Amino acid sequence: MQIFFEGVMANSVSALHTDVNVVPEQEQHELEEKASNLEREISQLRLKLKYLNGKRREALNRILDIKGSIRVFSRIRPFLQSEKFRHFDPISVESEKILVQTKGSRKDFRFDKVFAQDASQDDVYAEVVPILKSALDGHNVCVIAYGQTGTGKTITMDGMEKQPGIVPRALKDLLSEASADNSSSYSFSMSMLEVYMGSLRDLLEPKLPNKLFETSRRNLTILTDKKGAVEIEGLTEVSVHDFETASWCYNKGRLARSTAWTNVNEASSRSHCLMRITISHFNNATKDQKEVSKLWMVDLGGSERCLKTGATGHTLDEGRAINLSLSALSDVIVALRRKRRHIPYRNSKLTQILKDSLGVSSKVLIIVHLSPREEDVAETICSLGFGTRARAVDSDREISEDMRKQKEKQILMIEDEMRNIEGDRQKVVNQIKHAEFLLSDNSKVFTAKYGGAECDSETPAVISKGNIEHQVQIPKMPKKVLKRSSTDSLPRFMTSTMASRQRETASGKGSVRKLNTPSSRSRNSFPLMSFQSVSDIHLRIQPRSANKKTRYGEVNAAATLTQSPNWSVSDYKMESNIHGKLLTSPNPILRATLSHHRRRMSDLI
Ligand SMILES: Nc1ncnc2c1ncn2[C@@H]1O[C@H](COP(=O)(O)OP(=O)(O)OP(=O)(O)O)[C@@H](O)[C@H]1O
Repeated sequence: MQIFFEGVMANSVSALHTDVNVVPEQEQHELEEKASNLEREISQLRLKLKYLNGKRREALNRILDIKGSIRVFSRIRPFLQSEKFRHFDPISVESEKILVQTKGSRKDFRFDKVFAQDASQDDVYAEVVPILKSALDGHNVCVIAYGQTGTGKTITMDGMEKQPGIVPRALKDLLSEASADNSSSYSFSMSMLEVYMGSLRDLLEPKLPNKLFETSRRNLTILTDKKGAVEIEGLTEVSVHDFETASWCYNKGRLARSTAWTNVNEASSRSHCLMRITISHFNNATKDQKEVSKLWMVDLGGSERCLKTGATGHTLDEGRAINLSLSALSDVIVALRRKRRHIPYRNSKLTQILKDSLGVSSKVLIIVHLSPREEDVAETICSLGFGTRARAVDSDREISEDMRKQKEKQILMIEDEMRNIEGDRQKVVNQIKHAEFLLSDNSKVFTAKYGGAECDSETPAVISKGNIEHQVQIPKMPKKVLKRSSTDSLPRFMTSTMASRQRETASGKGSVRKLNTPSSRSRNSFPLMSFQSVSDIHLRIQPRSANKKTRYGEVNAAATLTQSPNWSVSDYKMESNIHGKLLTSPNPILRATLSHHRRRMSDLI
């Protein structure tokens, strides 16, 4: 009877333990399980995204291969208000052909695409997009605006306030495309320079102190490394994370460019203006080596013969310098087309700068700009000659009509395929965002209930808030907790079981018995039993540029990191700092418990 009673008592005590302790443990276990499932799902989705990125890249390359890696477009500017009363229109246009009529002669010129006078900025940009996207895929890319003064090169590249050109659109698209791609991390930097009379000027150079309207105008030097990569010594490079910063820098560079009045254009560009976007790409899924590519967008100086502009003295010299470098550019492109062994890059500063972006594995787009005026016909024919040389050297360019149609059909099919891939990519990107959101939520619940969370600096996520996208760090489940929840670990075995509690009771460990009372075993009320080392994690934010260990501030790891308007996550290195504090207590009973706890924890690691 006595024995039976003791048995019943023992059972009722253990039932008490089970009711109060097992339920939170089970809940904790479920949260851990959910976290590891979500992590698994995210990594599988990232792999899928990587596969789709590869397919997209491959399809894009196929299109570019069919179209050719050096493409030449032509754009004819509309008549200006002052030119409306014309008698004769010497140029007529088809989608890939320009016909020029002069007194007694007719000549046609073929291009990859021709934009007539009524073509909009949207029409032009739509054709440029595939080439720009290949810069995100790791190719060096050059988009070059060529043409006589006043034919609309600057309009095509810069655009007007309500009709932006290629450069602002490209900046916007690249930045938003990169932030939407969760499988990769991109960083962008921007430089601008002009080649003026054979010397190089930094257009983004900070103003000299006390001389707000002057820069040092120093000549920069071009360096080439053993692998053939080109760098310009001392050129200002600005990290850009958002479109506002990028367009501010771009406008600053444009204003610093050299212009002069000529007969043909009031604010004629007297130099070649080059803008470089350097793209660093790191694939989060594969952790492959970082890829760096360059996108050059070039607004060349006017190509006209010097007499035409009425230039004299210094302006005449400027025109001559522009023409010399343009003919060097033409020679390089012709040599590349003919696959010559020697490419004469060294003949001008312009071609030296663009050397690693005009090569075999690069993508080049030249847009030849033309005037519609009869009095400019001679210049128009010169420009068309440049475009034809750049394009027609590739002998298979002049293909039969049948072949051309076949190529067009192939391109349409690949474009269709790309649209499907893009749709699948978007779905996967959204699934990743959703899973990351759930993981972040799960982690917050865990932290609130059981304390302690750890931020993994390698898993940033982009979360949209309205139109603004923020990069946030997703707090990860504490490593030890995750280890317990993984399928091959022994989570239940590691927690104190009823048997072990009974053993402790039998061995008369009063301290443990005391701690095992329902109230004291609540993890929230007795945090020492939880993972105190993890709750101690702090993140230190450091500006990447300053290699010094400047401490900007500390945030609790459990808190979500949000972006300051002027700071960007990619600007800073995250450093987790786990303070391995050894907890102790003057109370001998508590000390014994702690040492027991530490032994168990060390088994878990
Ligand atoms: N597509 C267009 N739509 C409307 N206006 C245009 C267009 N293209 C050129 N223009 C007009 O032609 C003039 C010259 O254009 P722009 O300055 O772009 O020429 P440019 O080739 O860059 O000249 P430069 O070589 O001297 O810099 C401007 O007044 C511009 O408004």
